[in-house]
Amino acid sequence: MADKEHLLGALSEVLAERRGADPDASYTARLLADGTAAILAKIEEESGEVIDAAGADDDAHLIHEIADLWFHTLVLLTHRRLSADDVLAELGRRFGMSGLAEKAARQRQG
Ligand SMILES: N=c1c2ncn([C@@H]3O[C@H](COP(=O)(O)OP(=O)(O)OP(=O)(O)O)[C@@H](O)[C@H]3O)c2ncn1[C@@H]1O[C@H](COP(=O)(O)O)[C@@H](O)[C@H]1O
Repeated sequence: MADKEHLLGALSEVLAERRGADPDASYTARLLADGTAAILAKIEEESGEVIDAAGADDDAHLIHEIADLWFHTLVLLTHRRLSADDVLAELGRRFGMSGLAEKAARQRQG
């Protein structure tokens, strides 16, 4: 197993390798082959499961559902030939900037 620090990058690489792989041998390959609508349907389904899990007091269940949601958003990035690195770069850019300050800066830019 990749260490936590490198896990999203390692997983992104695995998912990229699944492009064009046998859909009968890989869940990711099947979802990528099914296309954007199928991936978005899973993201919608998993988002609903996160919301439902947040209403209960079971932390392990909530973590499980958020992992499913993260995974399916990584599949979407892969489908668009993007990767976790692109999102990490954006979060890195925001790191240390107050959300309120960021919003005010955007509003100043019009
Ligand atoms: N992290 C994940 C991961 N998280 C969730 N899932 C799959 O996402 C699906 C979640 O859907 P559901 O919860 O709705 O479960 P389901 O009943 O199977 O759903 P349906 O799709 O049948 O509706 C399940 O089939 C899970 O197995 C994942 N499948 C793969 N990975 C990673 O991706 C790698 C490549 O996987 P393959 O492409 O399958 O080789 C794996 O080694 C893992 O590291």
